Amino acid sequence: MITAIKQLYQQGRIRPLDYQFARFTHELDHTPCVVLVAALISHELGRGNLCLELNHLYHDPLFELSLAESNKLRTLADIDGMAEGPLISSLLSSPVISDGETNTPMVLDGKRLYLYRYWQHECRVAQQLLKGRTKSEDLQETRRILDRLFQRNYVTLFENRPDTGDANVLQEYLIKWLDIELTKAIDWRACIQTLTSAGLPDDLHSLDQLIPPQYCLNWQKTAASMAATQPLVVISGGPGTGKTTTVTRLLAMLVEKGLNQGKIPDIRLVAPTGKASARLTESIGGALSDLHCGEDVRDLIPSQAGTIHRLLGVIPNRPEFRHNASNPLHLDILVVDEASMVDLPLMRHLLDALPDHTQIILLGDRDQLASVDAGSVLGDICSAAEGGFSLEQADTLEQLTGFNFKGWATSQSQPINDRFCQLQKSYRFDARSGIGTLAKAVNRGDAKQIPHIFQQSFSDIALHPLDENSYQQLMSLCVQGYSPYLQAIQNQRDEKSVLHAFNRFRLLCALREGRLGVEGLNDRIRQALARKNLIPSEGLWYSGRPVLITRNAHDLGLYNGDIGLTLPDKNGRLKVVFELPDGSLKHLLPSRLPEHQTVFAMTVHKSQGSEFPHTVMALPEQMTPILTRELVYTGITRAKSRLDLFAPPQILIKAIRQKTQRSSGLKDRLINHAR
Ligand SMILES: Nc1ncnc2c1ncn2[C@@H]1O[C@H](COP(=O)(O)OP(=O)(O)OP(=O)(O)O)[C@@H](O)[C@H]1O
Repeated sequence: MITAIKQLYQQGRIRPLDYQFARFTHELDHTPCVVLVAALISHELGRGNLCLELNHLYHDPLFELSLAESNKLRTLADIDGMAEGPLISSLLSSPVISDGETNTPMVLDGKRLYLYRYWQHECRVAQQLLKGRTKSEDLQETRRILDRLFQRNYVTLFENRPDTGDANVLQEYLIKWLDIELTKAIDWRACIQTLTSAGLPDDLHSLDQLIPPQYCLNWQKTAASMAATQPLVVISGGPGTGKTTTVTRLLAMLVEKGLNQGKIPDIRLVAPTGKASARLTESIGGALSDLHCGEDVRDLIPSQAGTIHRLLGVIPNRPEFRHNASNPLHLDILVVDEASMVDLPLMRHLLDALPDHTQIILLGDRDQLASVDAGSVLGDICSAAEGGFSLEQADTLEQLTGFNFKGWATSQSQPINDRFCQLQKSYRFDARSGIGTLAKAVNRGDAKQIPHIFQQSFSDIALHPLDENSYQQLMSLCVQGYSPYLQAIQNQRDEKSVLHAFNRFRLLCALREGRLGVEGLNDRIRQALARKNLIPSEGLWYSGRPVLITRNAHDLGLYNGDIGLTLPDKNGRLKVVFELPDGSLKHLLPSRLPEHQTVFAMTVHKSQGSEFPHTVMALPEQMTPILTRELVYTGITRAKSRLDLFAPPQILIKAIRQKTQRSSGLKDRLINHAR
């Protein structure tokens, strides 16, 4: 078996690491099936899977080989006709595999095989997510605070009234903005009359009686209500569904309750990357100014977010952090934004470093690409938790919001269900937005709808089938999109304005290599910009060169994914300028930069946590395993106002049909409260 694995390595079909682990295993146990599973577990980890499902051994292609090649390996490993029971016994009799009770390189937990370390991470994360009990609180006091924080905004409702006499449009408008759920119970004639005849926002207050709170289901308020009693709240929602708005109000509620009890909570906001934390800082700033609370409460909500690595304290060249279970952080409430980007090991380190009493709020979009490294923690939590609230939680939520949640409750509910809330409604994209419509269809996997959506008259999206003509068009769009920041440099505008102008446009692609990958596109865009005399055609470093950091450099405060621009200082010397999460600028000589690359084009993976007013996405001409529904959805939702998609329609459709499934036992552990 080890010879066959070695051959795969020599043919470049598995990673050196996979072969090394199989060889290490082989030194301790020659049993062919044990050596095979060692190589397979390592290989699966490389593909983002946390474990190897035993049935994969029987049915699927192994190492993505052909079925014939896979069957040959099965024969070599003697697992061909072997029933599952004997296979499990045979694996467990190996000195390198245990059920987790002893420390062995691999663990067989039920029908899942893990590397010991990842099995431990998974068990620990599940334990930490389930720990802590529901707090009993003064629900009346909390309700009063929540009602104030989530009060109706009649000024906005008044100012944005549709200019129409169409009763259906007006009714839809009220339903959306007042979160009306029980539509049949409402006197619509009276409501519409009130809406259309109002001369001032204050005239709309009669809607308080016509549409009482028990008819309205505001999921944002529901999410905040959960935090009143739960030690952990997970809030998932697509772009613009109000995660930041909700978490800001939720924090205001917790701070106000704390102050009423004479406690000042210590709150921290973090995100996995510098870019994502900068964006959180920016949007929290906006949401803070809109809060209905006292100044004392507002002042205690942090307006700055940082990175998880910084919070935990990186120790140079070591995988562990300064803060851990034996040296925990001092904080009462932790908000983690863009939680979909957090991989399992990092989530474990983070949860381990929190004291028992810390309340955790995880925010993210479960439909986005999973973390680059192994696991899909947020996705697993969300799918474990989506079955409906417990009856007790439904009762608590009714007391806190006024809405009857019986229809959302079940007696089969698990504890994790009471800690999860999905926000559905986007407040950013309106009904006329192509971006929102497209993102929803992609998410549903509704590939057939996609061509129709592009044929409708949405002004914010366009699909360009890929041919030589459209490739030229792609280049022209890039020249158009990047000209403003290059002109801003020529006009000697200040550095922040130049950086902001650069961030208004971005080209995203799926792959690194090839004509439609980062490398090919970066070269072509540079040539196209040089032809317009916007940048020089020669030389590695030039004014305007955008660079993407590709490796964390904690000593410099720069992280994988950070983007800087090369700009001349007042002596004409080129420096790369980065805007840090706190808004300050960092200047570095090109020679001091950690690993980096040019970034006119970047991968969708690297764009996670960022948004651009105008996003262009180019998909390759051939199908590859990297092209998935999550990748297309993540790319689309980076666009704030305009999306140009360059893709062969059949590739787009195939990609949307390819949904990522990462093997993991976290969901089952959360449901079954295992280990
Ligand atoms: N309930 C609401 N009513 C009206 N407007 C809202 C509501 N919730 C959010 N918004 C507005 O929608 C926009 C997006 O909200 P927010 O930034 O909180 O969403 P988000 O989910 O955090 O978005 P992203 O994931 O893209 O950062 C903001 O302009 C915000 O003011």
